Amino acid sequence: MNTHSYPSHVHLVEVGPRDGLQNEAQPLPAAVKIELVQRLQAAGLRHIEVTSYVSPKWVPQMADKHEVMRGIQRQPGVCYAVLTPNLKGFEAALADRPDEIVVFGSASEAFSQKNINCSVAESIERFAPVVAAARAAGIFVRGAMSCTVGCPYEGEVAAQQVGRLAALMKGIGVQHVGVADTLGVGTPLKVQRAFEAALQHYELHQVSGHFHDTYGQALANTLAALQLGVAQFDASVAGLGGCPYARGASGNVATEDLVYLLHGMGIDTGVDLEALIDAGAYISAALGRTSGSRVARALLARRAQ
Ligand SMILES: CC(C)(COP(=O)([O-])OP(=O)([O-])OC[C@H]1O[C@@H](n2cnc3c(N)ncnc32)[C@H](O)[C@@H]1OP(=O)([O-])[O-])[C@@H](O)C(=O)NCCC(=O)NCCSC(=O)C[C@@](C)(O)CC(=O)[O-]
Repeated sequence: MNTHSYPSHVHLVEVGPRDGLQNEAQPLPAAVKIELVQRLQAAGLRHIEVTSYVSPKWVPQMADKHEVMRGIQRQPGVCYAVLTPNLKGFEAALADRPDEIVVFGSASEAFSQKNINCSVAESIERFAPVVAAARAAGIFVRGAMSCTVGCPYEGEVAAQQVGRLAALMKGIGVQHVGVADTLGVGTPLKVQRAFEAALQHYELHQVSGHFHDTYGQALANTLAALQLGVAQFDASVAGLGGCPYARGASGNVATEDLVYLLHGMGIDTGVDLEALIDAGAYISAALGRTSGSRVARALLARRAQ
């Protein structure tokens, strides 16, 4: 007997062009990134994290941010999101007219230091003027909360640390928070506890999940979040991704795998799975590797028969 009532629609945030490509050793031309975004939006994705306005010394893979943002043929109804860690990043992003900016903090102190070179409290001080400026400009502000179940430097992360960060984000006007399992070490009940901590400060429609699949738990963790009523998730086409400051973590849950799960449960996403598989095949070929999506591999093998 099914005792859970699942949402009828899930909103997907495609993070492949940003999270997916920020960790690639081999530089990809901006034209390939632009083509990827075009293919993702053609597949029905309505929310795409395109790039980051971070220091090119820290993340050289995102140095072509202006070229990529300016090269996309925008479709009405698609939200183009970008990461902005500080005012310098936000001001640089403004010229490229993002629909949403993402400030990114960490539930663990050590990861905050490694990733953005400041403590959690200092990060909030940096984000506050960014949030105020974005909201004044009518740009939606999402907050990514890294390391909500585990940290590469500190190990297990307590739910209270997630609650603390969510409260700080709420306090400066962040409108939505993403509960991220940066390392991909989480399991369903731990993930639910992290969400419950975030939900003490945000409403259900203001939280989303971001799961890396290092230990193969991302779909199970998605199901656990769905059972709490969470209806927005990040995913990365072909399972690309990883954070340069979370060594050993694999890519995000593959968008193809997530769409297959959701459609199989009767949950609408608005995404055309076949077109998404083609977008995944395109970027996998550009990177010279097999897709990290099991669903894509299975469906491509079936097509080839
Ligand atoms: C945050 C900073 C910039 C602080 O870096 P910092 O070195 O502490 O910054 P600073 O203010 O001392 O400035 C130092 C230099 O950086 C420049 N600078 C300063 N800010 C910017 C900027 N915005 N854009 C471009 N340049 C910038 C600044 O102008 C200066 O240049 P210099 O005078 O030496 O030539 C740095 O640590 C950084 O860029 N970190 C990148 C972190 C990152 O992109 N991580 C990956 C994304 S987060 C993620 O993947 C996790 C997520 C979201 O997916 C969820 C999850 O899974 O957990």
